[in-house]
Amino acid sequence: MSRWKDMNKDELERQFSPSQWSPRMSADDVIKSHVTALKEGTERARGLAQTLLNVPYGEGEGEKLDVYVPTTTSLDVPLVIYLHGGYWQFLSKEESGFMAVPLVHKGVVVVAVGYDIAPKGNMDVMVSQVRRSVVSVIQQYSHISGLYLCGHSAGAHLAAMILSTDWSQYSVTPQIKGAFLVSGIYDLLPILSTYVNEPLKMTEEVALRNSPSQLVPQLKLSSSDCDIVVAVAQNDSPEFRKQSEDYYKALESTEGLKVTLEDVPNTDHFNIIEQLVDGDYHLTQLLLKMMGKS
Ligand SMILES: N[C@@H](CC(=O)c1ccccc1NC=O)C(=O)O
Repeated sequence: MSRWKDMNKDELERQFSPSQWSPRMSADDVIKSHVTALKEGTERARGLAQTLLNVPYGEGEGEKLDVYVPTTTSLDVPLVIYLHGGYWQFLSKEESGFMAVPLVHKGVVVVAVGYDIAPKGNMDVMVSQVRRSVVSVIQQYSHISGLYLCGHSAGAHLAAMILSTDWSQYSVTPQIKGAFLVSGIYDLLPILSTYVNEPLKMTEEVALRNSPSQLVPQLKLSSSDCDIVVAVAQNDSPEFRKQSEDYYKALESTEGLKVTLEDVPNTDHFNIIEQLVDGDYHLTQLLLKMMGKS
């Protein structure tokens, strides 16, 4: 039983317009404030942490990542790769280092990955890019104590696609210890007929092959030892909440996976991730705990 199939275009577009569901501000203001928060947080992180900016992970102009490095003498150094959101058509790595301050402070390396958003990139390209970014990171940072993923919104979709990769076509098989999937979309079919798909131009076939909900058996094969947190905002739209609940249920019914659903109170689609600038925020604490760094 899926509700989205019974919705008209207006209702479907409202469900997939996260900015219309924030109880804090108007739709325009919540997006402006989101971009400002991410930019300011990233500037702060670049000022406080040692950085390696624009490290290539492929040949393409957009295939670059930023590394935020802790000053630590510890041998136990986990690394978290952050995949930004923005409906595969907004944002970039330039405002995606915001969560680095509390993590770097605890001795964690943070990598913010850039990828070619639409219309330059399409869904297949973006998925291929983020997969290759992971391979490049483990080749360059072979001494880390564990590899973790964190993605927000469209970035949570890309993180789930990384977990669902058949690595036999790649030069290495990454062992991902944990993944934080925050307010993500895991079934792309409902957005096909909405404004979200205008720059993406996905066909049904493209949407199906890039839907993590269709790839749960592959995830089980590739990421069976991974701790997965599916986090969703209390004030995400009902359809966004359903995306997380359904994906969580699909993973949970798969034997052997460690999956938890975090329904984060008093958050909306935007501040659920913005608050990762704060070391005391529930999800920051949970991420640190997952990495053994709390
Ligand atoms: N039309 C979308 C726009 C959106 O999701 C968005 C826009 C700018 C930057 C980030 C966004 N979304 C998630 O990160 C909305 O209604 O929120």
